Amino acid sequence: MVLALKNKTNLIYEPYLQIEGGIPLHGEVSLPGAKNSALPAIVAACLSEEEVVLHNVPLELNDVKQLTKLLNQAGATVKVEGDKLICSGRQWSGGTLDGELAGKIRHSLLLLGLSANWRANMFLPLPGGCNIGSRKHDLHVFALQELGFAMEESEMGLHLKESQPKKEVEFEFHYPTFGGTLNVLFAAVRSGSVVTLKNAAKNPEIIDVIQLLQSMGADIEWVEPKTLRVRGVEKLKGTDYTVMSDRIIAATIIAAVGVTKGQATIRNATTKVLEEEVKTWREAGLSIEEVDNGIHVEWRKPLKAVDVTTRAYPGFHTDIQPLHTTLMCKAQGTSTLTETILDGRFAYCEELNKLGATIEVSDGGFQCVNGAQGQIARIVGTGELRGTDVMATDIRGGAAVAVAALGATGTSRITNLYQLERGYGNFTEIFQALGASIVKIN
Ligand SMILES: CC(=O)N[C@H]1[C@@H](OP(=O)(O)OP(=O)(O)OC[C@H]2O[C@@H](n3ccc(=O)[nH]c3=O)[C@H](O)[C@@H]2O)O[C@H](CO)[C@@H](O)[C@@H]1O
Ligand SMILES: C=C(OP(=O)(O)O)C(=O)O
Repeated sequence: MVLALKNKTNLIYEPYLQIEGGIPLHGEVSLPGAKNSALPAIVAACLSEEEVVLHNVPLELNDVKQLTKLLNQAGATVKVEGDKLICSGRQWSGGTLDGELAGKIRHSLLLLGLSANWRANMFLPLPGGCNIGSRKHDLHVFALQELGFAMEESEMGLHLKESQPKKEVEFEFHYPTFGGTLNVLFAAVRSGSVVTLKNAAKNPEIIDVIQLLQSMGADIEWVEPKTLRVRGVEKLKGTDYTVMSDRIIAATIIAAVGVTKGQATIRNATTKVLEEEVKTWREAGLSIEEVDNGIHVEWRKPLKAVDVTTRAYPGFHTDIQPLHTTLMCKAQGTSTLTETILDGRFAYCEELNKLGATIEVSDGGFQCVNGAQGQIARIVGTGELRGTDVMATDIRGGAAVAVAALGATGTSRITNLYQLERGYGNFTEIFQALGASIVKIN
């Protein structure tokens, strides 16, 4: 992690965001494509020998750039043409992947499913992603082994060995892992086997990737509400597909409107993929309505404190909890936030406290889904936030402090921007369009 380097006159020697807070947001913006759909969609597109053209990929994101490099190094062809991404896996060779690149993104894990599909040996150095707790991969290994692929694990990484998939297999995840579900889809979709996966993840981003795979000719169906059946086909064909828009950015804008007492219309957005979050924030007092191809959000009255517990979809999204914390800093009353998915997800609270928030994080006396000790944040809604220097601890933690800075009095400077920019390619532009005083200083 790059630490902010400051001299005695408070100069910062790395890019940072400068925000003058306290301006009510006002206006209309359009959502970009979703990072967490685009990353798996790019890998899915490399399951075909033919060209798959992806539209609405947030090409400016650090994670998209890293994944593209990683895929190209291992023989796939992923190239930017204008605002499109053209992908093909025809020359996929697997082999030993670049540790530095793989170690920067969580979804390098999905290359296991891709390589299994092409029956290519592959060594994946340990994957990275946000530092938000113990991010295990045992379910990925379990699933690939269930499918009949030989896997070896070491401290250095994961080795997928050449093997033949089983003809018919049925198994269940004890937790509906997002990445694990995608790896099953990728490994099974062209394998000639019939795979039944119980307790699969059903996030909108997974549904989006399934739609892409189906448009490539894959045979995938939900046989029960949480059970997927994949019948491996011989070949996947090329297609054109538009990636869904980013519901986490929609949530970021809603939270920012809430803390600045503003109003905004977010186009290319729908509350249907944010039902639990919208229900919670309406209860807190925000007005959130569906409008033509979008959402209109408006602050109308002081917010009240609402408790949240994160859960797998359709529960309250762990990626959105940092934004809820920021909103609750401005609410009347005390609320608790219980994080059950990722044990290390509260690092940003220390940064919010520097901005004047009163948040106490403590052990919750329960286990997160990964077996680690879970934590609870207790947020005292003081309504007061004051600008200062803070850093982006991770993607959503970074968004939470930036949103808090928009609702604070005075100037804030946010460093460690690389993290924020892994998930938000045009953070500055979105909030400038809504009237915020925000600039990136290089
Ligand atoms: C790029 C992307 O889309 N990332 C998202 C994805 O990450 P990711 O795919 O890593 O999320 P998972 O659903 O797999 O992980 C959630 C929890 O399950 C645990 N687990 C996971 C796999 C495994 O084999 N064993 C295990 O115990 C993890 O340690 C974590 O505690 O979903 C997370 C949970 O919604 C989001 O926070 C991330 O933004
Ligand atoms: C945690 C996130 O991403 P990743 O899994 O890529 O680290 C995120 O998008 O908030």
